[in-house]
Amino acid sequence: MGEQVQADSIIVLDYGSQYNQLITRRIRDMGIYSELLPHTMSAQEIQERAPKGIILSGGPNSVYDDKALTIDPQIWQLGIPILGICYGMQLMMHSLGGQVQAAGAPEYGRAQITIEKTQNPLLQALPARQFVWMSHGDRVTAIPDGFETVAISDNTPYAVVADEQRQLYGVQFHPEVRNSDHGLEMLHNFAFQICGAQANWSMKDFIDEQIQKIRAIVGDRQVLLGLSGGVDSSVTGVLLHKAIGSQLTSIFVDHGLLRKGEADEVMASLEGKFGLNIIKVDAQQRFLDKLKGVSDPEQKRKIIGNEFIEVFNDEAQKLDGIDFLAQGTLYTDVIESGTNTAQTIKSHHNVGGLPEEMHFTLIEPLRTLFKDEVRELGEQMEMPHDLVWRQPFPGPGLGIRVLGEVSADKLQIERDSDYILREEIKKAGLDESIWQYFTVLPGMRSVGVMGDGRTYDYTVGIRAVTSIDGMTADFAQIPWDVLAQISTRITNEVAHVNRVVYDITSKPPATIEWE
Ligand SMILES: Nc1ncnc2c1ncn2[C@@H]1O[C@H](COP(=O)(O)OP(=O)(O)OP(=O)(O)O)[C@@H](O)[C@H]1O
Ligand SMILES: O=c1[nH]c(=O)c2[nH+]cn([C@@H]3O[C@H](COP(=O)(O)O)[C@@H](O)[C@H]3O)c2[nH]1
Ligand SMILES: NC(=O)CC[C@H](N)C(=O)O
Ligand SMILES: [Mg+2]
Repeated sequence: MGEQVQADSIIVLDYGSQYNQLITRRIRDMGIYSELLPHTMSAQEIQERAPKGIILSGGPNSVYDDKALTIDPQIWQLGIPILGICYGMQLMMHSLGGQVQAAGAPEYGRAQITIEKTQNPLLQALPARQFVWMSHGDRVTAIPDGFETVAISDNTPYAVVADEQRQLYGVQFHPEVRNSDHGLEMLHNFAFQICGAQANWSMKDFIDEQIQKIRAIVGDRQVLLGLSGGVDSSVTGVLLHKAIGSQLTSIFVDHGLLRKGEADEVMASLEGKFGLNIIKVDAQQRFLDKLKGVSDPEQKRKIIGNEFIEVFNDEAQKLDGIDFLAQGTLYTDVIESGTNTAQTIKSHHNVGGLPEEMHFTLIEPLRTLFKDEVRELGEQMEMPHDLVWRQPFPGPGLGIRVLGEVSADKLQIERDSDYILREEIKKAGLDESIWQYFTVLPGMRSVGVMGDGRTYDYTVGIRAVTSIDGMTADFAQIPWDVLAQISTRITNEVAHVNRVVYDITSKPPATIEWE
């Protein structure tokens, strides 16, 4: 192989923030390689990687807790620029001789900062007063020798601190979230001005690195891929095919929880394409049997996750000698399923819903990425536009859109109403601007009047959101006339529905799916 030029990198040490991968992707978006690493990395291990800079993430701990996550103090001496964010800043202050205490009042949300040292490289050329996003209950009350205050806020005299000599910087707020007006520029200043990194990494490098990695792990063995027809598993499939060619077999499971027409459409769009060899498994009855009598969402998710693996096991046995299971798992699935430090919001079937014991070793090349990065990857690999921009559809499918216990009758109502919604959204030309749109069947009934007769029938909910990465979302502002048409068609064409409602909540506080 020819000489390899190593891309510049900035590493992020993980202290458990919900936003930690958001930091890495902001850096990657600037064309600098970034990855999240455990906070237990030693100074020596870091030095071996030779990053241009280090970012310490936020986290739920307080530095003075018994179990607070710490840092190898040698890291301060490496001479590599360091940016501490929230907990990361507090840790820097605490560890170098400053002081951190519980603040009188916690501060969550927007806050205004005032820059006192406008020449500081981190905040250079940024407005003297600006809004940032805070989320903390502790605050710095004294800074170590060598540090100075760069910006203040009403709540803290130490909103931004710096020791330019040692290249150590701390911010109490979260520059990585979009709600911090100039946060991205601060990260940009840190990466380019302070760390002197160069933008010499791209998604293309990600593809090449993953291909090398997959080859090294798999060798001449066989891989089974869970292929749903969605963006994530299709991109995973194309990547795997590039890496290991015919050692890959894809399994598409029809679990009876797919949308109207979906099984045929998926097979038509993928079979024989991109060199993929696909086996379609009809597993409708097994999933429905397992879900009988179960109404708790988490339990349903786990049953579905387990049953997927059972199906993969059965297929693997028929094929003989399969060691690996590949899935199109993304970072959203991982963080929402809960990690050592992050809470479980919902168990995604492919992560939190997996059985405790599995015969397979998992291969998940997209595990650190967000949906919009995966789409970029798909475009890089010249996959068809419609596939790359297909709206996400969760693995547990209609199983989590029929709320409570799932039955064949309810699935029929859900399927038919969802089909009408999809048709009308497409007809109105909104299918590319709305990130995800579907109906839900809450299982509640209400009174209606149809043809002068009383009805007591189901309500269908419409959920439609705009989003970039699925981590946060807004309800989509569908024009009234389109909503009216959808409502009329659903009540007229779907038996046992006499009411249609529109979900007008964002995420947070709601989530995109109802279960
Ligand atoms: N019906 C299915 N058959 C086989 N594997 C599936 C199925 N549904 C989901 N999976 C597996 O679970 C993973 C996670 O599902 P998820 O819905 O997040 O991704 P996707 O379907 O690939 O993409 P999208 O988010 O666009 O729907 C998939 O990438 C795939 O590996
Ligand atoms: O493959 C998946 N398995 C799951 O178990 C799962 N749960 C939610 N989703 C999808 O993830 C995104 C965020 O969803 P929520 O806001 O509902 O948590 C949305 O796009 C959801 O459709 C899932 N995808
Ligand atoms: N978001 C954070 O990093 C919070 C840090 C710390 N737990 C605090 O409450 O101040
Ligand atoms: Mg899917």
